[in-house]
Amino acid sequence: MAGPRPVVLSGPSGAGKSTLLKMLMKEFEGVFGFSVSHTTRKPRPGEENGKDYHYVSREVMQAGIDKGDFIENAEFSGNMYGTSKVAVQDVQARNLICILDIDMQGVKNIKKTDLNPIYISIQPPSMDILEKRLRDRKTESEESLQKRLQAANVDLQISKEAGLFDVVIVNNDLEEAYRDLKGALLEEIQKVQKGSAKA
Ligand SMILES: Nc1ncnc2c1ncn2[C@@H]1O[C@H](COP(=O)(O)OP(=O)(O)OP(=O)(O)O)[C@@H](O)[C@H]1O
Ligand SMILES: Nc1nc2c(ncn2[C@@H]2O[C@H](COP(=O)(O)O)[C@@H](O)[C@H]2O)c(=O)[nH]1
Repeated sequence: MAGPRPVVLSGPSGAGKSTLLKMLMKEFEGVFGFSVSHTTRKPRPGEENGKDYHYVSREVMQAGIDKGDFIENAEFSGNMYGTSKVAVQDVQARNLICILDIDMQGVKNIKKTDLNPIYISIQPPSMDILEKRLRDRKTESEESLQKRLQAANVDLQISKEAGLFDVVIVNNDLEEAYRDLKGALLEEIQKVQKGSAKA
């Protein structure tokens, strides 16, 4: 029997993807599993290697890409990011809903695969609010912030393409956005919960 459908969460940097997915993983322990990406960016304070990302050098990442280890990869804001086949397989082997937090290039590339996820776009209420949230997060240099805002503009334009996303959630009020996200995933969540009740 096929396992639960994976979920792609995409949207501009700072839109609230990690915040929302952490809320999901906390409320639904044993239902979701995070696809741990590889990146060449440096860890932020509090981030853990192997949990938030696999932090690697450009050389190691490129070698993995050349070997065919990645389902998709992209260059974003001066760093490389990618989803390895193993990251997804690890979650699917446990019969969990695999969540991928990826940028727009990743969405386009996943569309060419047979992964068949639910595509969800998390969007900020406005560019001004996005900038404020990114600045308040205090994780980016001015250069990185500007690159991310530029990418956000492009991202928000592309995300209007008909059929690209199954669900679009505007993250204004966090609790409301979380309710919408849970609503969109209810059917898959119930499938996993019923499956584990039988086991
Ligand atoms: N609804 C909200 N209202 C106010 N602040 C929010 C809201 N949602 C998220 N934030 C805050 O905005 C900042 C950006 O959120 P988060 O890090 O989850 O974004 P992200 O989409 O995962 O970004 P990135 O793609 O860069 O990882 C965080 O500091 C978070 O606490
Ligand atoms: N295409 C991919 N994009 C990814 C992947 N992992 C994360 N991301 C996206 O990168 C930006 C920046 O992330 P940050 O942690 O440096 O703020 C964000 O939009 C993520 O969604 C990946 O494996 N592939």
